[in-house]
Amino acid sequence: MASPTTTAAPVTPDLAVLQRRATERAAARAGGANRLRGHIVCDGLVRIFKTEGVEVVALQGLDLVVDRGELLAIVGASGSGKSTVLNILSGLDVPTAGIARVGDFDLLNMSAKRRLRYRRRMVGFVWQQTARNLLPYLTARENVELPMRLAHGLRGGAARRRAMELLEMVGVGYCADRRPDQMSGGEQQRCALAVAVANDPEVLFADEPTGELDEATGAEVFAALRTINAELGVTIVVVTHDHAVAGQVRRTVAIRDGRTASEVRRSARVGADGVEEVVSEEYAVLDRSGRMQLPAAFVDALSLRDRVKLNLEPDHVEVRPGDSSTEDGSGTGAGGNGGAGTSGGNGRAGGNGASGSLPAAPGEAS
Ligand SMILES: Nc1ncnc2c1ncn2[C@@H]1O[C@H](COP(=O)(O)OP(=O)(O)OP(=O)(O)O)[C@@H](O)[C@H]1O
Repeated sequence: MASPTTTAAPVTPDLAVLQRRATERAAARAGGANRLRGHIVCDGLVRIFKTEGVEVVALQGLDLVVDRGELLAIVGASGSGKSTVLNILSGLDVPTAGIARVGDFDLLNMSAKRRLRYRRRMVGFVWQQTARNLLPYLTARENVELPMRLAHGLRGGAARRRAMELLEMVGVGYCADRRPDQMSGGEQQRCALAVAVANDPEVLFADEPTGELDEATGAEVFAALRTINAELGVTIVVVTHDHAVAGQVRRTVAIRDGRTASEVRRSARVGADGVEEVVSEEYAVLDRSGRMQLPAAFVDALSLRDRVKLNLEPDHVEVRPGDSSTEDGSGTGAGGNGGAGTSGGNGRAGGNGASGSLPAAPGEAS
């Protein structure tokens, strides 16, 4: 994480090709490549739930930027705040404080009418529970046609043709005349994706869309998500607690305790032998105030506790276990920097004992 760990994986260059196509389509939809940046922006997002006098801080200053045409996965342990983010972004819930913006919609300050418009026209949504996504008494094609009828009054041949196109795009054209109980879980979820994009939304949110599926079927649903992303240029955010999805998308953001903690980016590059390979790089995410979370594995490995010593090196920052006794006076207490005590700008730490070493981030963090 801190050293962007670079691992060469077997070639899956289609990820790069699909992302390129998604970016082109998204730029065409938005009216130019200069309009890609920051389709979804969360800045210092806070959500506090109050139940029976008890406050739960589900999000504590979450920062996230997703560009138009991106396919992003949000991962995190149970209770880390993933669904809370998605509910806010999809207009189902309202944050307590901070900034949450999707396109031109400010999600903190929307009239009920504008919120309804946002939810009908701007976003599509897929839930984990297959039964929640489709009406059981309609066929797959009728399910896809329904949102078009409700929003645009589109019916007859035009609605049918568009529904068939979408079902075929996600690989379940053969299920057009089947009701949900005549389809497998994976087929239902792919049909649900077609329903979710029926009204041509700019963004698609999916909350654990593969949570009830086995690995192979889950991979088919992810392939359908990638196809929708590439063919329609829809910006997609998928929430999951399955870290294995990192291999299925180009960017994965990890949330811990209601904050973005780290992210993994995958990109294709041509190696010295001329063969294209996919490279994964993992970064810690720095917020606007300079705060970051150390990965739990680093904290455990060095038994870091209470306060740590930081040294600024020419091209990286060094993190060392701090003395609990503070006999040298360098531990300056918690303050606003996540409990880190700093020890000057150029004091080189002696010896080569165990220390966490944080290379300068290449400025790609969200
Ligand atoms: N409506 C609510 N009322 C009170 N607390 C809530 C509510 N919704 C979420 N929380 C709390 O907020 C925190 C984050 O919940 P959230 O559902 O966003 O986590 P998650 O990462 O999606 O978890 P999971 O993977 O289990 O769905 C948890 O502590 C949860 O108990």
